[in-house]
Amino acid sequence: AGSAPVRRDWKAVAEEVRGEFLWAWRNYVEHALGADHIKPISGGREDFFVPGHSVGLSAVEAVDTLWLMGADDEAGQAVEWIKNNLDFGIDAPFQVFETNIRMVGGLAAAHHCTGDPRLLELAVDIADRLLPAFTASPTGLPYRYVNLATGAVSGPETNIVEVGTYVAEFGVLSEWTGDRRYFDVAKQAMRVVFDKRTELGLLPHDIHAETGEWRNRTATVGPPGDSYYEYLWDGFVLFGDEELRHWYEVLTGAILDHQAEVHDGLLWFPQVDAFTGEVADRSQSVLASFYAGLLGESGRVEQGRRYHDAWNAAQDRFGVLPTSLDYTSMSAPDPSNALRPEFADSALMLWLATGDEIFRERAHTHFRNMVSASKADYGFASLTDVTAKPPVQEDTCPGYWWSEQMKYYWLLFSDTPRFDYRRNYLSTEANVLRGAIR
Ligand SMILES: O=C1NC[C@H](CO)[C@@H](O)[C@@H]1O
Ligand SMILES: [Ca+2]
Repeated sequence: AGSAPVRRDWKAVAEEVRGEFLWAWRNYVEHALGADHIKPISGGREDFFVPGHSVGLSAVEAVDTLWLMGADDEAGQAVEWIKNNLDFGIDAPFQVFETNIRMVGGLAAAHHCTGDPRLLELAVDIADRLLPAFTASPTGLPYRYVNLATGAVSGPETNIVEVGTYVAEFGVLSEWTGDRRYFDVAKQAMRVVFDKRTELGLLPHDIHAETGEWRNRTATVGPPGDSYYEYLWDGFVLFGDEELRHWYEVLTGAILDHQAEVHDGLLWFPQVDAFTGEVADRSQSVLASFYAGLLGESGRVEQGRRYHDAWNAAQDRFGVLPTSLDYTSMSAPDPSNALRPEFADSALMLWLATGDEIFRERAHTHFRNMVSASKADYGFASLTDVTAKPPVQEDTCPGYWWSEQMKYYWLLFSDTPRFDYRRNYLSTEANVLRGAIR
């Protein structure tokens, strides 16, 4: 008989995840509190949005993760810093998409978990400063940048991710405040994109906010296409919006008809020409691996499982997934990895959808390999070359590390009583906007 499946002590693994996270948090507090990023090799500080204007990004991203881990003192430290220091009256252009998923989402999740009303006020404050990007646009497609102090907008050359990834964060603000403006501008931008789909039902990814014209021909489930599709489904899950679900079903049907390809028995999603369906290129961004989870949670479990199987073959090959993969040769055109969380994201989504232990095992490997490759003196480091022995570290830790993979591992392994495993919602930045149990 084959060997019995490993009955792993998941709670012990969860405690390791928590231990690593709190170790990293204590280093951030000691060396870089208030900085957007800690520099994990040197212990230095780094700005993310605008040089010279850190807004405490890593602290904002960490609050809900700390809270879900039951680390109430540490969550209190983060909230204390935010309430005493965070001020968005900054005379500089901020990227609307990144500010939304990280700051609006992070503050909204912190409010959802802790109940602190000041955190909701701050989420509304920053969302109000982003609104001019939508209202100043002749098409309703938001500009890429807005000056948080003056409301001046810039950057009409945009893409479907940066015009279409707002409805989750903006929608809960509308739900929690009663002000429909946020949901309405977020959904309207998604409608404009959907109405421009090609005859094949596919979407190119680059678009002009002032003319509404497509600026490229290829369609992708990776960046900058990915979270547009994700948020169509999410708008249905969160708010029961049947129109968003219809748009999701139409586009997903076209993607599965035209963008799916089996190579060496593995399912991949190459970039294709949105007007002809012709395969344009077979590289896969590691960010596209989130799509396995989206397929799984939206009723396409078989395809989701098969796409995760493909990425798991790549994880078996590389240990830590490279930023981009050429699946025809299983080579890494870009061997870096900026601590990308998507493989763990889809492992959690597929585990929630199927209960299949294989997804916990895969996320466990992802965690182990991240610790062995990225742990540095003061935190966890991005990598410039996952194929080197040992991998080459870079002196930076992205804000999403504090919100994403460590939370995915914790939720997968801990069975925490602070999370409703049946009715919940995590944003594309893993911000918990539904399902916190206080
Ligand atoms: O949606 C996103 N895209 C890029 C980051 C993670 O790779 C993160 O900000 C988020 O998950
Ligand atoms: Ca994401």
